[in-house]
Amino acid sequence: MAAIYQAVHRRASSLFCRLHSTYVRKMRYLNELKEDDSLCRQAQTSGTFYLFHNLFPFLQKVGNKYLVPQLSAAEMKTILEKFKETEQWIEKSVLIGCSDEHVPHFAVDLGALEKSVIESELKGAFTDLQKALFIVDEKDSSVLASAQSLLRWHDSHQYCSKSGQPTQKNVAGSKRVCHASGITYYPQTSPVVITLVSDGSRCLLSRQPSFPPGMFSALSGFCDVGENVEETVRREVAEEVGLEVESLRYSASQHWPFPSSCLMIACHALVRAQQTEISMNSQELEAARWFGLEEVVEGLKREPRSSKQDNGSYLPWFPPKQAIAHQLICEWVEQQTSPPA
Ligand SMILES: NC(=O)c1ccc[n+]([C@@H]2O[C@H](COP(=O)([O-])OP(=O)(O)OC[C@H]3O[C@@H](n4cnc5c(N)ncnc54)[C@H](O)[C@@H]3O)[C@@H](O)[C@H]2O)c1
Ligand SMILES: [Mg+2]
Repeated sequence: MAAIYQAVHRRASSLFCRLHSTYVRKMRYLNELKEDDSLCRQAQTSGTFYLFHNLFPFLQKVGNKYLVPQLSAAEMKTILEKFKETEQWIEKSVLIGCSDEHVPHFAVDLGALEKSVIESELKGAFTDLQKALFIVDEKDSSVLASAQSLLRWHDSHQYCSKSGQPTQKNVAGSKRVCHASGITYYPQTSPVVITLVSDGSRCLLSRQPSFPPGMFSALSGFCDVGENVEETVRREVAEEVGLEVESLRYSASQHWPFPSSCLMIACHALVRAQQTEISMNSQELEAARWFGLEEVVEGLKREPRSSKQDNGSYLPWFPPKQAIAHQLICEWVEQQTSPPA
């Protein structure tokens, strides 16, 4: 028995080491590419490329699946020769990751070129990210989200905010430098808290005017400069629904590309069961109310399409599984339905 246990343990440890060293080697390689322009320029010749057009990712529909094709450098050259632009595009590409075998992945925005020519040549379509994220595989959606955020950042940081002079990107696109002021700019992401407030037996969900009809979500808000996560949660809950948070618990985080790169920090918060009267801030929210367990469970099952009623009103439904709000709501349901430890 002991021998079997030891053999299983040895096998598990060696697997762990192998996995770990693959991951570590991959991260070290990506870091080298970010730091070493000539190594990264060389890597572009053997890398693969994700295409964007004015920040819309390129998708191909195969059967009923939406795929995100990666083009080789040679395929890119063939396409771009049609526009006599073979050199310029590679300068604009940004590094977004690599395979376990160290094949680097880049993203490039071909917004200056005629969209329809590329689409008919490659048999696909540049698709709004707001739609693309929800129809591709989970792994692809996180690649598209971070690639778009990085491309967007480069597009909007072409000039130094101190000298007004053009900034130059490094080959990987992990920074931009202004040679006049000496300032180095790094890609930005904004921290945002998303909080599912509960009074112990109900949870609080709200609607912003921009949400699709019928969708309710957890409260969210950007962190102010100088705040920690706890302070942002307390302030946002007070500002948006007039309640005081008594305790809170971190759940998970997620990169979110809308409106531009955000780091969503998801928390559960409790308010006192005796102080649950909502005072909604109608400048930010259109609706905010308490939901019981049964209504939340029903809402999770509901499709946006089936939420419209005959009288024109909508039954509540919640964000899809790709959004961290969905995870918070599922965790709350689980907590309500599992017996206390
Ligand atoms: N992934 C998810 O599950 C999920 C769920 C809800 C919200 N979100 C995201 O969280 C973001 C923020 O939520 P919110 O709209 O409730 O925030 P919010 O309550 O802070 O209100 C938005 C307002 O904050 C101001 N603001 C302050 N800092 C800002 C910054 N860095 N960028 C843009 N505006 C800033 C602007 O005036 C803006 O109109 C939304 O854009 C949304 O995309 C994601
Ligand atoms: Mg908000």
